[in-house]
Amino acid sequence: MNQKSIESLKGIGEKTGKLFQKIGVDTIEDLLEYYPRAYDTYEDPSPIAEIKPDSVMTVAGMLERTPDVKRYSRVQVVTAVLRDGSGTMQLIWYNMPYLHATLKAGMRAVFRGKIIKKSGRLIMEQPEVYTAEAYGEIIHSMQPVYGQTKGLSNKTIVRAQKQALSARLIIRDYLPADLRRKHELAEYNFAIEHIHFPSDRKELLFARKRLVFDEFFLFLMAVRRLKDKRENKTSPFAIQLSDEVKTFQESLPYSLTAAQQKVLDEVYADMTGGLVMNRLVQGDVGSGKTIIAILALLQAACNGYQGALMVPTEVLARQHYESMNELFLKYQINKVPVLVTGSMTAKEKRIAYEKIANHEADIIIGTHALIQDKVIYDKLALVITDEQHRFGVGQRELLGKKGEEPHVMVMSATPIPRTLAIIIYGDLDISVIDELPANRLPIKNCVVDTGYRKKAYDFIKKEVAAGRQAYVICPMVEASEMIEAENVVDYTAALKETLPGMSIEYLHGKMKAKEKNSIMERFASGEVSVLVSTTVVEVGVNVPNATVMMIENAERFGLAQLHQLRGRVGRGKYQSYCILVNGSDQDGTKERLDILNKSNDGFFIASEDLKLRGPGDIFGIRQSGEMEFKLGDIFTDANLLKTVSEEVKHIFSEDPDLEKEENTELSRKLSEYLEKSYDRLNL
Ligand SMILES: Nc1ncnc2c1ncn2[C@@H]1O[C@H](COP(=O)(O)OP(=O)(O)OP(=O)(O)O)[C@@H](O)[C@H]1O
Repeated sequence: MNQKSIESLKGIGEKTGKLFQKIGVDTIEDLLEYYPRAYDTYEDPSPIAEIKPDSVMTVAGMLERTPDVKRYSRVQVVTAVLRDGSGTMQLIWYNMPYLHATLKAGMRAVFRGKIIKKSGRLIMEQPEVYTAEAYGEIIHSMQPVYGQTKGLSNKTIVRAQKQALSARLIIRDYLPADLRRKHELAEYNFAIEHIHFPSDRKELLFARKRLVFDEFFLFLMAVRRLKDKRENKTSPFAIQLSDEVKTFQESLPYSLTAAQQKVLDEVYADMTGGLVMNRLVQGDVGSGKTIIAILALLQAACNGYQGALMVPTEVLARQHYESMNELFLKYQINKVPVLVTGSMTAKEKRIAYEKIANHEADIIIGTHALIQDKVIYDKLALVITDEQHRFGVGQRELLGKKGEEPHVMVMSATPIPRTLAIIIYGDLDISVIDELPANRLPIKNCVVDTGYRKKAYDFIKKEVAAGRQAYVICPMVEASEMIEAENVVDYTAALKETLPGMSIEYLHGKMKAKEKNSIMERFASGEVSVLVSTTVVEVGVNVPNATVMMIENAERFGLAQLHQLRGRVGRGKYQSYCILVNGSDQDGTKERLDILNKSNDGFFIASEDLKLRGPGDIFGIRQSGEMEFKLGDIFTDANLLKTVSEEVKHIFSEDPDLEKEENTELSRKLSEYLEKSYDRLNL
């Protein structure tokens, strides 16, 4: 494949190269695999008299005069007036003063952009400008729309893609021709070209099918490799159930639900059974997976072994570390948890590594810093990863390699039906916690529009006065010119004015780890009453005293993600509430959000969402990246996933080590894939 740097393309210098890196594109190969997020169909120009607000439209006409440039504090605004046979309209651009030099009075051109209503008039905002010839070339075609970043426009990405496609080497298709014929799959080079520039929907679907097939195929082959390696292996760690752990479980303030106990028994049976455990523990948000993990880790510790718990975020690692310390202190358990995270100082890390190496540490908690070479374990018998769809197979395997075949337990809150779970987690046995603790009151939900905010704030005020806490989620970190959605920074400032005297703080992924940790600690301790946050709190955060989850621009999130966010409340004994603020008046949005209104059950939500989207809907809002597939969606592409799973089984049964001649390329591609998934970990 083409590992040449993206800067080898014409017109991409160091500066643009850096912007590409920001979106995860370093090499030409990365670029070609940076697939469009959506496609635009370029329509015929509309007469100005017929334009409508809130949609993207095209108009063709003549500029009445050379545009004006005005400066308002930080923004430079260019305005122009366009005329066609049916009327005139205003065009407006922000921070693009150089347009002044190219757009002249009397010039004829085609403009395409979003129509907005401002002071009662219809205006076209940030239009793209084309000559009539240039527009003629793309009219009616499907043009790719890529995920962008500030400073890197769609046009630049399109240009780079075109160059990369024409300059690339045609690679040999690694899928055997028979297999392609059998499943009616496009040839690889064709698929790559047409996923970016399809001439119609049919061609796009054909290209997409091939690439989704590839994603599933390589993933399932990797899973299969893992399974073969691990299955029926004798464990070097003989574990006997400890009385100390039993006493600890009995002294907890609650007893385990029947479902938790059943799953715990399955985990114990694995750990004591003589073979290496490979188990997935699946349970809806708040079903109580953490205590299962703690009990299993304690069993390992009480047998003289170490156990590790790897979670996707630092906030979560710290939370687990602190709650474990508290628990152990309270119940006089003399086992030592140690935290390892990327943001610790070199000295802190060194101390932690020492404690791990000399076995002062019994339980090691951390982010993927846990799999770095510097961490040397002593008798690591159990590895638990809290997947929450963030870790790929590669990561799991690497942590596994740290010990001498440790027991492996994977926790996941992703509600996938059993038939799919068996495929995706083909290397693991599956346990399901299918019941919530009994003391929970179902969360009360509502879907409202922005006019409801005042009422919501009054409600938050009341809850805070009663000693409770609230989350407010916004999609953006800070204001953006490109996307109209609430942002954490401005929202917090405004909320502080609306609710004076209340302790309100914000949290987002761009903050330094130290700041994040301190805010999160202050929220967990109750010092901060309202946390305005991006979705960084989505995964596993546990503050049972929080009772209100208000989500701004709820329409921008996938239902599964909203369900995860909502799962941050209703985790204790208090009645909790979820307020979904719908910021869009588009058809169907409220209907989709209403699914959450109807149910608090993750499985139900996932299946209703699927019904609404339908299996053909490939551009709808994706379920927040369940797996690390770029194009494939395990729900909407479930049938293809099943087909691929059968095919993988078939290939391995005929050629277990991929040694047959027709599988040579396949074998090479699989090694490359495994290597790459290690690389992605940035070790
Ligand atoms: N059997 C139980 N009875 C009462 N409370 C419980 C029980 N089991 C766990 N809890 C409490 O429920 C809360 C949620 O549990 P936990 O954090 O383990 O959820 P989870 O399954 O990890 O959810 P998520 O996927 O959202 O992280 C915790 O405060 C925990 O102490």
